[in-house]
Amino acid sequence: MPVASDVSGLASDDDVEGEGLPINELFYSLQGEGKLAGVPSVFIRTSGCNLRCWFCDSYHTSWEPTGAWLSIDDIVDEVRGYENTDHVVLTGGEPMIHEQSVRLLDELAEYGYHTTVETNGTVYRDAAIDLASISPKLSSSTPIPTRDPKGDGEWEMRHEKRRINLEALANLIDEYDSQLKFVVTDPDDLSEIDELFDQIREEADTSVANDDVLLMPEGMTREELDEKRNDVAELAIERGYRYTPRLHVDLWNDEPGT
Ligand SMILES: C[S@@+](CC[C@H](N)C(=O)[O-])C[C@H]1O[C@@H](n2cnc3c(N)ncnc32)[C@H](O)[C@@H]1O
Ligand SMILES: Nc1nc2[nH]cc(C(=O)O)c2c(=O)[nH]1
Ligand code: SF4
Ligand SMILES: [Mg+2]
Repeated sequence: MPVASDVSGLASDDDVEGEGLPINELFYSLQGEGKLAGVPSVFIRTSGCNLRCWFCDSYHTSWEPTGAWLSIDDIVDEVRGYENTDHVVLTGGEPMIHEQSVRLLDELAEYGYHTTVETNGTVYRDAAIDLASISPKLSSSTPIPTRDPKGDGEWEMRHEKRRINLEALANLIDEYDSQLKFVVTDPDDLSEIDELFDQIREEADTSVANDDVLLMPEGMTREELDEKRNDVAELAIERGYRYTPRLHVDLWNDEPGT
């Protein structure tokens, strides 16, 4: 269900509460990333984000948010229409900026779905989450003027100030099964990942193992991934971290709804 109308209010960065949730797209595919890669799943993509990664592969949920407001009941009905899976992935944009995501997750849990939430880890909410798939954003994600897909670095400071919330990260890890999935743009990112991992381990009560840390190559297209995936795989081997492909990009490149 691709939808593409303006979502009024979402061009601002903070949560906007309406009836239900602003949905950018809802589709059925294979989970492409992380520990559940390969699992047939229904994807619900909310619109709106509190960050602006320069490389965001979901531009129409962050830099120019579009979508349609759907009621929670309508979203659940659409999900139930895909009969071959009991896995749902709630993503965005940033799904955790929306209070109504909690209601949606509760409803999905009532129907027995396994829920993965793809989140940047800046907002904690108490919800029916089976796997918190946390992708903390490194300094290399910041939209500096020379790497701004829309303006001239207007988001640089706000993004920089918000991108790490150690308390929210620790809460997510303590309350849910989780994985930490880092987008690697350059080998220089690794020292920052190591450092952040140490800080997270200090802040969280739950122990986090090296193989809960996943390195994912940055790339929206197959060609971009071709340039990076082997280097990132080598870095994972070197550190004892896990590597995750972007299976959907390998399979379908940058086709929408995959
Ligand atoms: C679009 S985000 C939505 C969820 C949440 N806002 C987040 O960033 O985790 C979904 C996933 O795609 C990753 N991602 C976005 N753009 C990417 C790119 N160009 N290359 C690799 N991963 C990317 C994010 O890090 C995140 O793991
Ligand atoms: N197939 C597929 N798997 C994914 N895993 C996480 C995704 C996301 O955008 O959050 C994603 C996505 O967009 N497509
Ligand atoms: S946090 Fe996620 S949705 Fe937001 S800009 Fe970054 S990659 Fe895109
Ligand atoms: Mg994606």
